[in-house]
Amino acid sequence: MQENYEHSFGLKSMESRKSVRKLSDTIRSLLGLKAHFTPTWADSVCKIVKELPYEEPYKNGSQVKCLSFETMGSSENIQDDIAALYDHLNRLNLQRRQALNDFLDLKGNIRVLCRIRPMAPREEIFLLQGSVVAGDSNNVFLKLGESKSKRYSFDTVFHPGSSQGYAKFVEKKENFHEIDFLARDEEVFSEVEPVIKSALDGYNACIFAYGQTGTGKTFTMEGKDNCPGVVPRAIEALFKQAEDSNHAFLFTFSMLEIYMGNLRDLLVPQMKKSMNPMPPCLTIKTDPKGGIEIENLIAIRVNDFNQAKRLYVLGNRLRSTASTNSNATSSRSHCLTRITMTFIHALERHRETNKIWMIDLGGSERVLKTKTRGKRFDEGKAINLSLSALGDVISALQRRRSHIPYRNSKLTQVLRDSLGEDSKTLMLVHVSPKEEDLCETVCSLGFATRVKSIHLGHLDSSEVQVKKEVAMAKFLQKVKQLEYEQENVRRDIKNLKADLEHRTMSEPSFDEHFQVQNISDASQDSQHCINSQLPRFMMPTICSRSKSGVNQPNRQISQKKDSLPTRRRKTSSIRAASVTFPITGISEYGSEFSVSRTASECDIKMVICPEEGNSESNFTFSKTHSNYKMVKNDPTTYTSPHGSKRVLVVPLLEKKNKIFEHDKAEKLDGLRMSGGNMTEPVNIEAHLFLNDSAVKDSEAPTPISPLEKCDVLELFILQEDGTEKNVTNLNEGLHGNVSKSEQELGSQNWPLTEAMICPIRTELIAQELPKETLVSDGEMILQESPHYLARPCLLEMRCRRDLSMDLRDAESEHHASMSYIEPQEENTKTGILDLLRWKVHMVYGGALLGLGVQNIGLDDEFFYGLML
Ligand SMILES: Nc1ncnc2c1ncn2[C@@H]1O[C@H](COP(=O)(O)OP(=O)(O)OP(=O)(O)O)[C@@H](O)[C@H]1O
Repeated sequence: MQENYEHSFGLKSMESRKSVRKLSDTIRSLLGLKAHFTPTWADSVCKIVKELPYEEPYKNGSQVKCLSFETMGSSENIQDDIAALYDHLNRLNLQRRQALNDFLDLKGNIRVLCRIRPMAPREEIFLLQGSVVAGDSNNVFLKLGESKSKRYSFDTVFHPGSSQGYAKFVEKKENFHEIDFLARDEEVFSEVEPVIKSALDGYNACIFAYGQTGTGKTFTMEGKDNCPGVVPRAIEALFKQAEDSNHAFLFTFSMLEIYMGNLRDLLVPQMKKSMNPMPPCLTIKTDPKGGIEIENLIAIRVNDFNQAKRLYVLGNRLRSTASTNSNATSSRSHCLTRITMTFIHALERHRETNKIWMIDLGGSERVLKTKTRGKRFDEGKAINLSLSALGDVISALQRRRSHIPYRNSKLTQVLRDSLGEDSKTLMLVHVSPKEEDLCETVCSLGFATRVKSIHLGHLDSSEVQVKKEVAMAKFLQKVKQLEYEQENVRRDIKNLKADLEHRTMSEPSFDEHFQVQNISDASQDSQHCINSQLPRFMMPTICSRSKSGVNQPNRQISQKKDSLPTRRRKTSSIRAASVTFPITGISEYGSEFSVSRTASECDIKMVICPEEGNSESNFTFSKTHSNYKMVKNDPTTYTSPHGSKRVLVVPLLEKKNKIFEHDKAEKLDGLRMSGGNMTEPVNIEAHLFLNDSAVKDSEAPTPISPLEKCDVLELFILQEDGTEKNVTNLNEGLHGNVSKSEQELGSQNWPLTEAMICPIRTELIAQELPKETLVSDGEMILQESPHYLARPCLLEMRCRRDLSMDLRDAESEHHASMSYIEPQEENTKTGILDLLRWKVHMVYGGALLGLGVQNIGLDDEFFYGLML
């Protein structure tokens, strides 16, 4: 039939043939629904449509507006419009991704940028000598002698005045040596941004800060309050762009350092005494697909930028730093921050799950020159070795060697799947402007040149270079144009949704329809895509789709949805960051309830889902992964087959940052008065909010994960001296022992309906005191407390089951199964037969016995009684 259509239309071009094929398909599908759509009718409609002038559907927002508002159709029409817009948005996104990728391919998947540090005030003496490093936008010139200089070329060179933050660097103008201090805002980040976009498109990415000690690597990556560095800005951009996309997404945050060749999780509290439960060893594992997983590395789900930032601050505090000749707070390790992102059903992405690493490398230094000894010497040696291994790997990748020496260092092993052809790499090389650092600067620039491999004769001729630049500009322009169009489409979707909501206040929201549709199989998607290309009058309505079964949500999903418990209150107010603390093996706590196999990083990824309430990013699915089962749409609900779970909690100070232990106020105040930094951590009573509906805090981190079927919940804090403290009964808001009612047991939900506040004793990590402190009513209120963080601690949740409850459970289950006759029919039949057989045996046996004993003179009545 399809061939006939094609034949009758006499189509020549492939494109028109394709569209008419879809058209005829659709008409045939309509024919299936409505008998009066005869082939002649279909034929004539096809002809009319063919002759219509071609208009790209929904090219811009104004057209969409005409479509939706002029016609003022029913809710169904609006829903169709929205669906079509989503399709269009996805197509635009695909085109944008392609253009961005082309742009980055031309720029190079491994890009090397150079940043020249400005002179610091204490280096004023060098101002007289002047800087030995100068540069233009792509070249760095090193002054090697009176009339001798050397040129190094890079993708981009940042001058000492280049800015990285929102605030203009000009404010600090007088503090630094000024070469070109007209700061162009966000200069550094604008170069990083394409990599962030690629990461959102599903590519693995690495951003490195490399350079001699004290050249500003940490400044670039971490930044300062008024000029945040690459890491916070990248995370912010990731969240912003992910929210703008029309997909459900999930981000997890991890941080580790490589210190003297060992991996250390920066989100795990440091245990001082050896008898304590040591954090598990981080081991690098390769999965069959070549992906790298770091076993036991904590990955904390982050819902927004503030949560991630808080963890980043925390991780940075636990980093190994020390004072060296070159830098008072020199980083003695490589610090790696990882954001893993998963987008659900984002077909246009390269991968469903990918990661971006942001790495503040340890400072390279010539250990002989710096005359370091002992530990500092070993640290420097370890850093240099791994940096050299990194250089080898990148250089081999650039040269497309068959063997890439990843195994030569822990750093390259960790980054194995994020360095390579299919990933994006950005190396920011930092140099000092001082003459006394000239040797290190030469080394750093040599390293950068090596990884850039420009000395291999790969430098393009100027003609090629110009062509490249033109093409790059074209691609970038295209990316911007497509982003602009996407923005318009998003706005239109928003308007239409608002309109729809207005019309159908009582009906289920479009999001629900759309998301269920989103999760359903790909064939439905393609059908959807075909539909969106049709003229509106030919698009099947929601009604006709449901009749034809096209819109039927995945059966399994709908079943799951039906069986889900009723929606509980929002969890956004929960105020304790938590993550499963991954420990393998059996707990040393020997308790019958303390089985310690907990979720691996991978499990955590699977059990986490987006913030409730964000309708755009909500999704519905149920997946069993490893030992954990996520139960729909509720990030707080996942169950463990074990009775106990350890979590790493980052307790928060109370609202408004009150410190509750009054006697500590004096101590803190004393320190403030003395103007000194707090070197010793102060013990405080911080409150751990496990579940708090009362407190509304948008920055609330992840809640403590609940346990399945918990009758009695006990909470233990694992203390530094190896002992454990039962904090269950300390809970102010915890009523009794969290006994669950029978009814609640079935719901697989967190039993608590009340706020649960668990005061725990923990350390307040602080490096300097806040500027403003107030003492009011004996309580100390910290006006500004960015420098204060409660030390994370290990919390063990032990879940006890009440045996009587179990029995009742079993009984009710038995009753339920008995009353549910249909599937049990076979069993019931067998049961009746067994009973009959048993009765016949009894009667028969009794009769035989009666006959036998009658001989010894007992009468019939005796045997009758015996039988009964
Ligand atoms: N571009 C810059 N603008 C202003 N200050 C800077 C800049 N770069 C570095 N600094 C200052 O120089 C000092 C040293 O910088 P930083 O600690 O970032 O160096 P580093 O390379 O990370 O050192 P290490 O390898 O020892 O950790 C800091 O006080 C920092 O504020």
